[in-house]
Amino acid sequence: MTQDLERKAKKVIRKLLEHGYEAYMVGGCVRDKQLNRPVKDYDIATAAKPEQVQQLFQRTIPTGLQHGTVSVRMDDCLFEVTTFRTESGYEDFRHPTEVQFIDSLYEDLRRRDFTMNAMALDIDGHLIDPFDGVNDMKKNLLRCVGDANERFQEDALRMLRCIRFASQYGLEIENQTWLALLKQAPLLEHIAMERVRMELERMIAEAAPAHAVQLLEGSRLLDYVKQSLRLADLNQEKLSGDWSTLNDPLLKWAYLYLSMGVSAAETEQELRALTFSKQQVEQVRQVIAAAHELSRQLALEPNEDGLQQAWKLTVISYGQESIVGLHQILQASPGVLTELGVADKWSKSLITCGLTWLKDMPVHSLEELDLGGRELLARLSKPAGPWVSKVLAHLLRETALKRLANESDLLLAEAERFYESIIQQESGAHEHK
Ligand SMILES: Nc1ccn([C@@H]2O[C@H](COP(=O)(O)OP(=O)(O)OP(=O)(O)O)[C@@H](O)[C@H]2O)c(=O)n1
Repeated sequence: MTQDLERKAKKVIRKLLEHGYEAYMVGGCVRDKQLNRPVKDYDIATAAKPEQVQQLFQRTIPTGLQHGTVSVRMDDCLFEVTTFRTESGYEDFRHPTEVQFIDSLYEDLRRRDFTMNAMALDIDGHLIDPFDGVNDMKKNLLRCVGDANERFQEDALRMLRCIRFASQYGLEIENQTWLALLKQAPLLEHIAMERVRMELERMIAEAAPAHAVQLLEGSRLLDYVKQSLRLADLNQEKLSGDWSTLNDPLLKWAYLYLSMGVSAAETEQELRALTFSKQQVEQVRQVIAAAHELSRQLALEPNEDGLQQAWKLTVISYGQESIVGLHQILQASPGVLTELGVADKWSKSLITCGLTWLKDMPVHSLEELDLGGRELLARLSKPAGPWVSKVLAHLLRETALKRLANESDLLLAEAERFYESIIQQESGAHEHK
């Protein structure tokens, strides 16, 4: 797949060369090839101006003409072809505020972020590495090209990229680069939260998120982003267990907020500020709300039976997906609920028995009840009202806890009894008034 992609990228380069324009593979693809890592996409830098690229290729998309980028479709693949450029002032590396096209590959590479990202490959596979990127990679060093202060001033997001690359590739940040990062950190306030989120998402999703957290904590970068974040308080020492093994990245996010004891509502607010999608926010929020519910229920009856009951009640309130997620988090980090007041011995029992208890439940949600709302209304022949959902919630609870069999006739009898008690309670409350 990668080879095929590379072959097509070379076709693009060859065509540019045939028409007299210098062209190279640049950026992440060169770095990843040197490291024998899979290459996701091949970016091409060329001396051809955007309109010349457009003339040369049949199928192009003007991705960012003013910044010199044209996407070229070669066979079934898209390649970003960018004219050599220098820039002053960046909103984004891809969207610098002022662009000056130039003739030299060297000048183009000179303005890139890190030495390992400032290399190029020509069509014959010769490496152009003017800033010693390969050497730095051999030494496991992440270093800015030239003056690190200038590189971070050009685009403050590069500071988060620095942490992301260091954790993703297991690199040490070179001293001058680190000092510049500490100095320029306040510039992060100019960066859109969406871009911040994209970097954080990648840091957390990667295999070594603990390293990223350690660097975030050490640099205090998150103190400076546009909106204040609880995430800035992440404390490495509190993150116990091997949470990097959680396979769903969103569970890693839930884990982080749980470990800080942040409420579901506050987490929701923060993830929204970070521009996560509604669906992502909801998935994380549910897991956190489930954990809080579990701890609240357990506090009412803090013994083995109470634990099992609390677990099952949490299932019916927050669904199986959330509880399975919570179970995975517990497995990865058994101490994660300490901030919520759940003692370690209960967490251990949940890790051992949680999934068995889940399987053991005859019903997990209203859909599994042998009596639906419509049937309940028809068979009780009472006028519809808020009592319907109260009765159904009661039936679900009783069947989930195995105090009632999931059979429609039995459910109906219990529904009738419970309905009467609601009515009595309501009329009692009425008389009281
Ligand atoms: N703020 C930025 C962003 C990007 N780049 C340059 O643009 C290249 C491509 O950027 P991007 O596609 O964002 O990242 P990759 O380096 O390809 O790595 P990854 O895909 O893993 O993010 C980088 O290698 C780097 O040379 C930069 O100098 N400064």
